[in-house]
Amino acid sequence: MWQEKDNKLTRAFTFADFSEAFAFMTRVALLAEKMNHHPWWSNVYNKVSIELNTHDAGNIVTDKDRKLAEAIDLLLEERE
Ligand SMILES: C[C@H](O)[C@H](O)[C@H]1CNC2=NC(N)=NC(=O)C2=N1
Repeated sequence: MWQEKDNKLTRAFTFADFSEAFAFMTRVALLAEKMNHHPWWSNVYNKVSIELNTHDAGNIVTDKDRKLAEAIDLLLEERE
């Protein structure tokens, strides 16, 4: 689940393998473009960590972050 800490909304994801992780990142990338809101993230093999905040608002968590987090969760639900 998402955690809000230090002005960031964060969540870590674990997938079966790198292909699954990267497929997820591709879908998030398209979503981020559509929403014009972009994650900080890192990936190694099957793990993806995402941190969201809004630099335009002074690096705090805003509605844009909450909306993107929600949309990312929906992406995952669609796949299950
Ligand atoms: C100009 C453009 O709308 C801004 O730079 C957007 C793009 N994506 C963004 N993404 C994030 N995470 N924070 C922002 O403040 C932000 N600003």
